[in-house]
Amino acid sequence: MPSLQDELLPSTPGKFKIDNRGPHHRQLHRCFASTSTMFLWALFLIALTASYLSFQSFIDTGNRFIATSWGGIQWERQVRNSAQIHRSGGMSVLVTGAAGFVGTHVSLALKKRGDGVVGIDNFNNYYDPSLKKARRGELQKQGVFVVEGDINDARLLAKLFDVVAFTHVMHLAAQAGVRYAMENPNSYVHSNIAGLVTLLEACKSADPQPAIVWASSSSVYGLNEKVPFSEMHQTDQPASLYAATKKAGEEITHTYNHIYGLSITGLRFFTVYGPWGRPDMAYFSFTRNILQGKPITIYRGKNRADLARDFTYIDDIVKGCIGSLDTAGKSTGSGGKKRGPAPYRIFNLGNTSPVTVPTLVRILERHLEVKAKRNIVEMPGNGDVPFTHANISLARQEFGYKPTTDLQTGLKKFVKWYLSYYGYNHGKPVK
Ligand SMILES: O=C(O)[C@H]1O[C@H](OP(=O)(O)OP(=O)(O)OC[C@H]2O[C@@H](n3ccc(=O)[nH]c3=O)[C@H](O)[C@@H]2O)[C@H](O)[C@@H](O)[C@H]1O
Repeated sequence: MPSLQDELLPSTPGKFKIDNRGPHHRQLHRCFASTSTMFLWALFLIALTASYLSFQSFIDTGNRFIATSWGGIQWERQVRNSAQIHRSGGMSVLVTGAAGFVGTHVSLALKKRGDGVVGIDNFNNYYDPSLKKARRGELQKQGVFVVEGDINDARLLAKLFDVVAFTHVMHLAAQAGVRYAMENPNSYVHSNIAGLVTLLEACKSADPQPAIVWASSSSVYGLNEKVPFSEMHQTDQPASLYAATKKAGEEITHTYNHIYGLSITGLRFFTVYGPWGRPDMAYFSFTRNILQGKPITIYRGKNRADLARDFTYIDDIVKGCIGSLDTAGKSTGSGGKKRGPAPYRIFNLGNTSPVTVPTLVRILERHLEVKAKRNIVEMPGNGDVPFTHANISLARQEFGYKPTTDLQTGLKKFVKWYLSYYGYNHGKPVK
């Protein structure tokens, strides 16, 4: 049976010695014991804080290291050189998503005619980054410097505007792909919403403010059934999260135009294809599978209707981008304040002649001289729309946009590039 004394004392054997020297002594001992416990606890907390702080500083150092992947005298020199204008009346353009498909082609075209171009790209792995690096190689050869960084990095953007007074921003960085939005919705919010706002904030604060031309998408027409799609049509029924983020981008850019006087041009691209294209797109992945002898999946719409797209060749899109840059009026704000109204424009950049997906496959078969193994399935509810068809009269009127490459000719050029880049590994794994 434990004595009362035992009950009054802590039960852990060995922790405290039983003290029989009277209550006063016991109290003192207890007081001393709790002080030493507190002391031990204090020591423990100090050690914990110290290790936390040193861990923080390790992380900070890491961040500093990441941050220093840009910046410095040499880096600034490269940025300045790349931005240098070599023609009278030329522009200096910051191209976001410069190592992307459209970004590379637009950057090269601008550089070729003597404009200054600086690229920025985060080289993410949505598709094979080695293709992006190869595109960067092409850009480097022509003197276009591509900064490796994310448009969500406000400090990097501020630095770029600090180093160069860009006259224009060609904003092409985005999370593309209609169906991938179901797999990774956050990536669309990160790039197409948060990234866009970070970029607009940087442009708003820049002095002088640049004019902005950016990539919206034909997908904003969503479930619209009036054809051909006109900029006057309503675009409030997106069929995918991708489309919804592009539509949101149109609204967001409108507010920056309205509040801060930024000159904005949104381009609704219609299924752009061509050399150096995106491996996630149908024409590209079909080519790879056909060459490897693998089956391709062809979606079919309601009542067995073929899906159709207004496939638009990259060179036509580049002309549309440059036409937009050339005709973009100036931004009017400074110091983050609007000084007057600035242009807000939206244009369709399509081809005006939709082609069905089975026809696309037949053209590829002809160019590749290989028969495709077709797997025809009902279009899953994955954000796809049954058809797209652009009315381009607004772009034609504004800057003479006139696409000249039909799908047959454009795919021939794509296949030629594909075979030269990946090789003709007939039936075998291709890079
Ligand atoms: O204009 C745009 O704004 C968008 O264009 C592009 O989207 P889409 O028009 O959907 O092109 P893409 O994927 O090549 O599918 C083409 C067709 O093949 C069908 N398709 C596709 C894949 C497949 O395995 N099978 C199939 O039948 C498919 O159902 C479709 O009918 C860009 O990817 C997008 O980022 C955005 O820029």
